[in-house]
Amino acid sequence: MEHPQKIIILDFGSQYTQLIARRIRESKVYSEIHPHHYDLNKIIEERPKGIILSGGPMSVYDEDAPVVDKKIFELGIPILGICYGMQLIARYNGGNVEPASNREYGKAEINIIGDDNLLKDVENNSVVWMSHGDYITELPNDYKIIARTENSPICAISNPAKKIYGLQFHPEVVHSKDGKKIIDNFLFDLCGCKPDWTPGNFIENTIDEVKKLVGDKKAICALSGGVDSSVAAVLLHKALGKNLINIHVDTGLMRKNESNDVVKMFKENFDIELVHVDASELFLERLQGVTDPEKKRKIIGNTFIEVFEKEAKKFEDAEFLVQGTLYPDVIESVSVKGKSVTIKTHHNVGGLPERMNLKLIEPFRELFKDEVREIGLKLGIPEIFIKRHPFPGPGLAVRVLGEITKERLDILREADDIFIKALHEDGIYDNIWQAFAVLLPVQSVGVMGDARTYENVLALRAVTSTDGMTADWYRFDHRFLEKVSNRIIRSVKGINRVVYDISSKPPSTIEWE
Ligand SMILES: Nc1ncnc2c1ncn2[C@@H]1O[C@H](COP(=O)(O)OP(=O)(O)OP(=O)(O)O)[C@@H](O)[C@H]1O
Ligand SMILES: O=c1[nH]c(=O)c2[nH+]cn([C@@H]3O[C@H](COP(=O)(O)O)[C@@H](O)[C@H]3O)c2[nH]1
Ligand SMILES: NC(=O)CC[C@H](N)C(=O)O
Ligand SMILES: [Mg+2]
Repeated sequence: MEHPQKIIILDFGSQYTQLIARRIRESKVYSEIHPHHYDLNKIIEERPKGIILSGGPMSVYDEDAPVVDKKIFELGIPILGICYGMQLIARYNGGNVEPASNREYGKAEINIIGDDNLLKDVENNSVVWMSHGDYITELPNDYKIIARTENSPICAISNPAKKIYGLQFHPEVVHSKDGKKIIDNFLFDLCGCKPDWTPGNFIENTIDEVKKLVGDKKAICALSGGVDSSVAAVLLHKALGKNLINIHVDTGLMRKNESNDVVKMFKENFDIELVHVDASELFLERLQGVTDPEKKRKIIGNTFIEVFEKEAKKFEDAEFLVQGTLYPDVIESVSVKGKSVTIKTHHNVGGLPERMNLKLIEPFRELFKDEVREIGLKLGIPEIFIKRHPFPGPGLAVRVLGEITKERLDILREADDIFIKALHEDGIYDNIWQAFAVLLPVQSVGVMGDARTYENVLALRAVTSTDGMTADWYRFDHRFLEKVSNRIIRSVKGINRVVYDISSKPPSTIEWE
């Protein structure tokens, strides 16, 4: 694509590559992601204002590690290497990278050494987000250290003459407090970009494109009642009117009363066609005896499509399927441009069958949740839809760890309902990005009314996040945890112990499976 001013991001398979693009988009600068082996001649032709080398799961000293043409360092174009990208800069320019004895995940504080444009206005001891197991043991010639952390003596490097920079941490994730500032310093001070790119009107463009694509055929919209599909349904309704048929599937894996509430909420708020399909028996039958998380997701993805295809046959000319798939669903499920590893198969992406009769429309495939929320608000969708916590398509199937039975689902539904109601009661629901309960395949001994019990353990999870890519556990008041724990153990038969999950993402994920 022709563009006078752009940043090229070379992808080495990081989970965060699209986040880098997004941060740049927020600063109104145009950027493109390309695989790490993108032709050097094309880069020379396209004359980007700067190049970013992303992170990646491999180690630069691995035999089949993804590489970049070494001449890239001689083009005179400013370069920023992030994590794996910085380690590549070191290795290619005469430095050394080795496995660290202490892997570093999550928060660290940076100590800035000396002046440098890249870290201009960054507070000393500012929190940065780490995710690495290797570190630079020897600095290349002509490079200097511009920041260190307790575990990473070489945490940020620069070669000011060549305008080549490296960061061991991830400035693109929101948990790096001054990350945006660092990216802006790179864009504006070091690359000389101007903030003049606006992404156009997403809503209008999408309406036009969808009208052209669908013509006078019909589209089925998979409507969970969650944020993404609700916004997709309202947006596509503007394009297709009565030719959009929304289908909500009760998978039997929904939360307490969820399907009925969603259908009611939709009918009350929008003049939109909505079909409610109860497929709970089919889903539970298919999942019987399955314990492997990836198998569960694939079965659910396939069963969803089977249900949609069957419903679509009832409507003449229904040729398209609309889903509220977001970028994190895509990046965590499939390898997009570089070599990223599959973390989990999101039911609506990697979980889809290979042969599908319906053609997919996924308007938010490149966006993040908060961007979709903004579009939803612009479309005038009420806040009760927009502010809902995300709920994954596979639903409680990935929260009943191990085998799924109706009985275990019911235990979890009751406990989850108590937890979520308490969040509303205390007015803290909106401070949390996502909260839920998980039923563990573990039993523990308890004592109730002088008798021994041997029952299930339930874990509570609540996280803060803006995009689901990184997350931190929510700090509850102890009295709140006490209240919820007491209520659950007292009133939900089958649970005699409640624990609270205090893991961040990374290294954990938000869901347990
Ligand atoms: N019960 C369901 N009925 C119909 N479609 C569903 C159902 N569950 C999930 N889907 C489809 O799968 C997509 C992905 O699910 P996901 O949970 O990521 O998004 P969402 O439910 O729309 O929003 P949120 O993330 O806020 O829950 C949905 O956008 C929707 O198209
Ligand atoms: O629609 C979905 N289908 C899935 O298969 C799926 N798996 C995880 N999630 C949701 O994605 C966000 C990130 O979750 P993880 O940190 O567990 O990967 C969290 O919000 C999860 O709830 C899913 N959503
Ligand atoms: N996030 C990354 O880029 C990690 C780079 C490399 N795999 C390491 O562990 O250090
Ligand atoms: Mg959902």
